Amino acid sequence: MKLLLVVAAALIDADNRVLIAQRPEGKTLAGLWEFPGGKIDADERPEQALVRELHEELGISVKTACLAPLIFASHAYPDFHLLMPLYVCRRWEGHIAACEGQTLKWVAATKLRDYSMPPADEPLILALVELLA
Ligand SMILES: Nc1nc2c([nH]c(=O)n2[C@H]2C[C@H](O)[C@@H](COP(=O)(O)OP(=O)(O)OP(=O)(O)O)O2)c(=O)[nH]1
Ligand SMILES: [Mg+2]
Repeated sequence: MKLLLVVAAALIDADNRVLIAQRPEGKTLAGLWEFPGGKIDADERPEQALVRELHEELGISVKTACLAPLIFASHAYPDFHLLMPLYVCRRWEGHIAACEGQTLKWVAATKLRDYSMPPADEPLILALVELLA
């Protein structure tokens, strides 16, 4: 069993909405909506990896001190096991842009269920609904 370590962020705006991104064609789970983030490189700390991913995918600068752990996903996919901490982030620098051609959407936590997300994300949605209720 291959363990895949991924980090993800729930960016929250002033209206308590959460940012989700639609995975582009050609990637695994294409078309599904996800929390921005990605795989942790071998030499990286998780928070460092997330800062890098948020810069690559959204063009924003985030300080590790502004990443608060909320919950993690532990999910068995057919070919790997995903372990994915989800951090909450309310503070960043720069303007959010779709740097990788992905579609971005700000959504109220209670509306996240209207968007198809990977099965690993199900428990994360619940945690966000409770956090932002
Ligand atoms: N970013 C993210 N990945 C998720 C979520 N839910 C979920 O099952 N995943 C899975 C899908 C992928 O198998 C893996 C993330 O890998 P990825 O391909 O997006 O990683 P990456 O951003 O580093 O992209 P790449 O450079 O490898 O193309 O985690 C989620 O909410 N956000
Ligand atoms: Mg990614």
